[in-house]
Amino acid sequence: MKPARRCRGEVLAAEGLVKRFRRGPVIGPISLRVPAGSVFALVGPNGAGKTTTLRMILGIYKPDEGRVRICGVDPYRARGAYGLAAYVPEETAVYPRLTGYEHLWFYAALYTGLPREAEEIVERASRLSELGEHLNRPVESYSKGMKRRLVLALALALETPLLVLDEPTSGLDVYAAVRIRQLIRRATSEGRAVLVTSHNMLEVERLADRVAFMARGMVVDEGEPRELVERYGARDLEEAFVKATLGR
Ligand SMILES: Nc1ncnc2c1ncn2[C@@H]1O[C@H](COP(=O)(O)OP(=O)(O)OP(=O)(O)O)[C@@H](O)[C@H]1O
Repeated sequence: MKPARRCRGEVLAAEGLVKRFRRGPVIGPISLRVPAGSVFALVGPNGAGKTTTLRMILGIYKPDEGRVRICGVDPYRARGAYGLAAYVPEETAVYPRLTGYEHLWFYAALYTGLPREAEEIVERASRLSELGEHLNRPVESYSKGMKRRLVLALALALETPLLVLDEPTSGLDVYAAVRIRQLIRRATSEGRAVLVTSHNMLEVERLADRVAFMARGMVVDEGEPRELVERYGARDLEEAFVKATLGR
């Protein structure tokens, strides 16, 4: 396994990213910077371009314009953000018949190719997941929140400098969402940078150090949550978002 890189200061720098879909909209230009130890949230309605932005950042899509650097590395040229970023997509992809442990082993072994390092990852992920005895049960018996915890714990256990989380708490109950947010905070307290998308403004207001409002493929405004609320003379971030994106 390549050792997970550590980088201080700016973990993610994206400048002027543009994606032009042949039969679809233009997304961008999008610029954002995420320092170590902080959470950056992309918020916007369905179809605003959040997932496309994440994919350009992760090197899954080649941007038509602009550049991405994760710890100084271009993830597209490096053929993916391997060792630099862990990505948890919105849909939790788990094999239902595998137990939680087997799931962790499967991915850890794929990631490292080395049994000893895989073992360390599985151990860390098991601890972080707090799933205890449930790890011996098939994943199909888990609740949505437990599945999300399993996948997020695995992403954290890889110890990459950047975590990219697409709507990590969507569809979860209050308790499950609180546990997920605790895991995210843990990652930042260890110096990781987190890029997250969310539709939950209250969550973003509490969790994010910086927020970008996205609409129609563009970043309409960006700042600290409190700064944005003040800028739009709003009561909260939700109202600021509506004012910024709809002008009312
Ligand atoms: N492969 C593709 N080809 C053509 N158009 C695409 C493609 N992928 C996404 N789009 C379009 O780009 C726009 C942005 O999509 P994207 O999935 O990035 O939005 P999103 O903000 O993540 O939405 P959601 O909140 O629903 O997940 C949408 O209009 C979508 O239809």
